[in-house]
Amino acid sequence: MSTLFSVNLNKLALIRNSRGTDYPNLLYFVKKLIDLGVKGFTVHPRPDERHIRYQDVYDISAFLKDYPEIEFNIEGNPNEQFLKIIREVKPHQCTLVPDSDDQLTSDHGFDIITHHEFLSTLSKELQAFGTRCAVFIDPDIEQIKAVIESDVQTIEMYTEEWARAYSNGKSDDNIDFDEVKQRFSDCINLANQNGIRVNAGHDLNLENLADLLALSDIAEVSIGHAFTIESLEQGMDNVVRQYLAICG
Ligand SMILES: CC(=O)[C@@H](O)[C@H](O)COP(=O)(O)O
Ligand SMILES: NCC(=O)COP(=O)(O)O
Repeated sequence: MSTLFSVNLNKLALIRNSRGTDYPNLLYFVKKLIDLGVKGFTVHPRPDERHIRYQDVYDISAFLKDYPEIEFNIEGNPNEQFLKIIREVKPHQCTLVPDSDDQLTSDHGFDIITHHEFLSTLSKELQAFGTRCAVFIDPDIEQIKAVIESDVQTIEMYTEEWARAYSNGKSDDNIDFDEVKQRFSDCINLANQNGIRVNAGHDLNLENLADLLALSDIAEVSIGHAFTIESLEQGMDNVVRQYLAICG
């Protein structure tokens, strides 16, 4: 199974916002990345608009109308402001992430057990107008079991623990990489066996991605932080080519 490589544009927007101009222009990079073969984009507008601004969401959505084959994935905490945009833009995919406004970055998934009704209802609403609804969750088998009992049909596996174990597990005695690997494999396989689409994201990079995809079927990965740094190091064309090859 091939995996959709979705480029998260947050960090390009962060660089843009640091000078108060429109350089780098996000749509320039969206077009450049499409020409390089990228088939998906992810943005995570946060209430403080530290990187992706709400206007960027509308601008990118309008630009991608000419590219119906390109997936647009909008991530965020499902507060009323966020949901207003989703209901207007109706992207291919919306990923619900339980971040508080002041979080440095995303650092936990939803507790499907506690928020079963809310997430099921919202998932059905979005799917009814054609937006695939993914829910950001931790690699916890009990959460997967709760997803199976809910109306949530797509999850995004939070992969920070994978990335940390992959980079430190071989040297850090406090991290049991084999346990992490088995848990991720069990979670992804149980979801797949029950018809749940599995996306993945957070801290994925050129080093740790292939072994994650080897565990089981992952439909989509969204990568932004490492992608931006790797592009500075190796050139964006070269990095995109490597990610597309890993994703198959
Ligand atoms: C949900 C997730 O893990 C990332 O998609 C998130 O978008 C990262 O946000 P920052 O780019 O603000 O760290
Ligand atoms: N959902 C993960 C994402 O979009 C990007 O996360 P990261 O690669 O910036 O850590």
